[in-house]
Amino acid sequence: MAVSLGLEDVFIKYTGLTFIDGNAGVLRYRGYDINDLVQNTGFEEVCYLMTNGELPNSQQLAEFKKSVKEHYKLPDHVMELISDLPREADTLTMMETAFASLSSGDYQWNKENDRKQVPKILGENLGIISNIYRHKMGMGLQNPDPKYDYAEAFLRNCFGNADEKKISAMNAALVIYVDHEVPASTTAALVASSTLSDMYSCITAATAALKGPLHGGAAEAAYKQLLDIGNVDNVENWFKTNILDGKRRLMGFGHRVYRTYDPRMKIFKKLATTLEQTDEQKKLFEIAVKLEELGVKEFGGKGIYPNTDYYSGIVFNEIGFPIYMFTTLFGFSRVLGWLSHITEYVEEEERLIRPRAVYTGPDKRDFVKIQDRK
Ligand SMILES: CC(=O)SCCNC(=O)CCNC(=O)[C@H](O)C(C)(C)COP(=O)(O)OP(=O)(O)OC[C@H]1O[C@@H](n2cnc3c(N)ncnc32)[C@H](O)[C@@H]1OP(=O)(O)O
Ligand SMILES: O=C([O-])CC(=O)C(=O)O
Repeated sequence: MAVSLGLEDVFIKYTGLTFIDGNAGVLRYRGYDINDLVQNTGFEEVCYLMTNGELPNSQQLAEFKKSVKEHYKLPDHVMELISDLPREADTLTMMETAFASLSSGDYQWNKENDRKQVPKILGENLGIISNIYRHKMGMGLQNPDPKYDYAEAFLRNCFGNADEKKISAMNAALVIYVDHEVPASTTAALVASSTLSDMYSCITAATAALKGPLHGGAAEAAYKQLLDIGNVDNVENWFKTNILDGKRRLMGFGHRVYRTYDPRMKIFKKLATTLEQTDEQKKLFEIAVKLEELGVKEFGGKGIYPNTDYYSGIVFNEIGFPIYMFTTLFGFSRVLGWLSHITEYVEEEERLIRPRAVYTGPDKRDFVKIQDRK
């Protein structure tokens, strides 16, 4: 019996959401190329596209934004819960806890209602992630201001202000991370949804799977590599000692689907240079470029190239976020992708996800009572 370890090349659903050509480095949401979407749309527009199948006209977009803004205010119990969490807890654990606390446990899947939950959950998501940041920074918690659209309201709730370049970069990052077919986190959400669990619990399951360094956690790990290298003159020596001789994985490199450059990585790399860089950020960017060169030279032949998480940390840091927020910012956007996939799955092809395992343990054995065991 053949086992597909890591479910490699196993197709678990049909989808009209996201198309990836891993050999050509192409990514499309509902048929639209990621580059076109990043250049021409904002996060809410892409959320509408994913949720409803078509790009909105101006009136539809205004109504969608309004329905998200109505939910910027978090329920009091979630605010209290976030402020009671230990500040040293990691931000993804905080995200899991906050989403789990919103689950009433009695939600019934329903084709009509499911789509209506999306603006509500997006609004709550903004309150949750910005307040996780505020809590980590020791600031009092506060609800985002519904005067502003998503990316701007988020930055303002975190930093108290937001300039055009940063709002635009935040929007781009949100669009880039919206969806990626069925990675580990989305699969975790799908497994939970296939039991007819509720949407909030599915997000909690997905967030747990996003956390690890082989998936969303790579953004933090990739950035820490740059800090560890410290100077562009150390790149070659660090690469030889740690990656070639030390047999460590180059973080932010490699992907289950892409065998070439991840198209999102190219956008993040460009974004990193459009934002203002401090001397330290300039230095880290230079290190990243040199390391990318060595990594592609060494691993490109095996189809291992930089992925979306390679430069995203640099961009998030230039926007103003510390390392501990990077993966949570990925999740902040991906909540929409998780919701899109679970509603598509439950509404169109719901079937319990329950794979099998090939048993390799001992044959039947006689039971030995505890007093007779050696
Ligand atoms: C947003 C995202 O989630 S993108 C992914 C983010 N994760 C990372 O950046 C972490 C680093 N990358 C990795 O660990 C891997 O590339 C993964 C987990 C992303 C995908 O890996 P898989 O498809 O499971 O491939 P697998 O782990 O089997 O690796 C295949 C081969 O490539 C090598 N390889 C894969 N990634 C890397 C890497 N980053 N550095 C060095 N070698 C690598 C493996 O050592 C293995 O080599 P071998 O065949 O000689 O043993
Ligand atoms: O597709 C994957 O396995 C991981 C990834 O790039 C993502 O989730 O954005």
